[in-house]
Amino acid sequence: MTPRLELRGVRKMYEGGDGVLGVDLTVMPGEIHAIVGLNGAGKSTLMRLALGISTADAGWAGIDGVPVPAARWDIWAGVGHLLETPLAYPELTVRQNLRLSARLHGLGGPAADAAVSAIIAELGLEKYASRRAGRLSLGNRQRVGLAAALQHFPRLVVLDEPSNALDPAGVILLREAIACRARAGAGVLISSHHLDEVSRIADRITVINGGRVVGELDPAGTDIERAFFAIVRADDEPGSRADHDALAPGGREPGGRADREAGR
Ligand SMILES: Nc1ncnc2c1ncn2[C@@H]1O[C@H](COP(=O)(O)OP(=O)(O)OP(=O)(O)O)[C@@H](O)[C@H]1O
Repeated sequence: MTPRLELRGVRKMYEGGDGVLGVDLTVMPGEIHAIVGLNGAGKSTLMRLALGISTADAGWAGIDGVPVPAARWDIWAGVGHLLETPLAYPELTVRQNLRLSARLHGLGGPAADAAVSAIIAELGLEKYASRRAGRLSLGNRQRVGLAAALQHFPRLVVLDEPSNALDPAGVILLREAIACRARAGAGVLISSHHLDEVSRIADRITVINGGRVVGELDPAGTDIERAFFAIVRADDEPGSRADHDALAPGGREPGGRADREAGR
């Protein structure tokens, strides 16, 4: 089966030595694959590389088997993403913004209208449908960004910390909406700092540290937080692979961060 998303040896080094240092990762059809890591671990960079927003220094990235740099409109129409701040035209209403996004993802007029109405109901945006996007609260702006990413039932969904600013009701609606897209065959790549939340939804959880894949967490595991810090701490320890790389010119500062984050 062709992965919805495949990254092979993907590398992006910023000035100063941070970035993504050779990552392999796949997201299969129907799979929800979460990436977790400390601040600055490289999650957003990885997502930008997957979406062709940033160009890799080395490695290969493909969507449905098509190399990202060669992907054309039909591939991008089947992708839904939300990275960082949700984009919306402030002077347009929620419904108008969503309709525009649906059209840009290839839905014809009637199909776009139907998709917009459906996602407004699905993400609890009925009350705000006629409100200008610029007047929304932070959480509702996030809901609109998620609606734009999910309404066209993409084949690949990429969401960077999607539960940011959402209230508990929004988190539940989001979880159900993501699961629904996966059941429909989408591959979902999601990043989050909320380990409990991730363990509820993900089929696979990959731990990123210092720009590398350093381990996996069992979504059904009992103490996922402890397991997470154990993996990151082991990677940060002197003598670990990360430490060797840090000694190279331009390498990153060695370890100790997991302990600080864990308050140990
Ligand atoms: N444009 C850039 N130029 C230089 N360094 C950058 C740039 N973008 C990111 N970095 C650095 O690359 C590393 C990875 O950043 P990235 O945003 O991918 O991390 P992240 O895991 O998404 O973090 P967070 O959880 O805080 O969102 C960080 O050390 C960051 O400071």
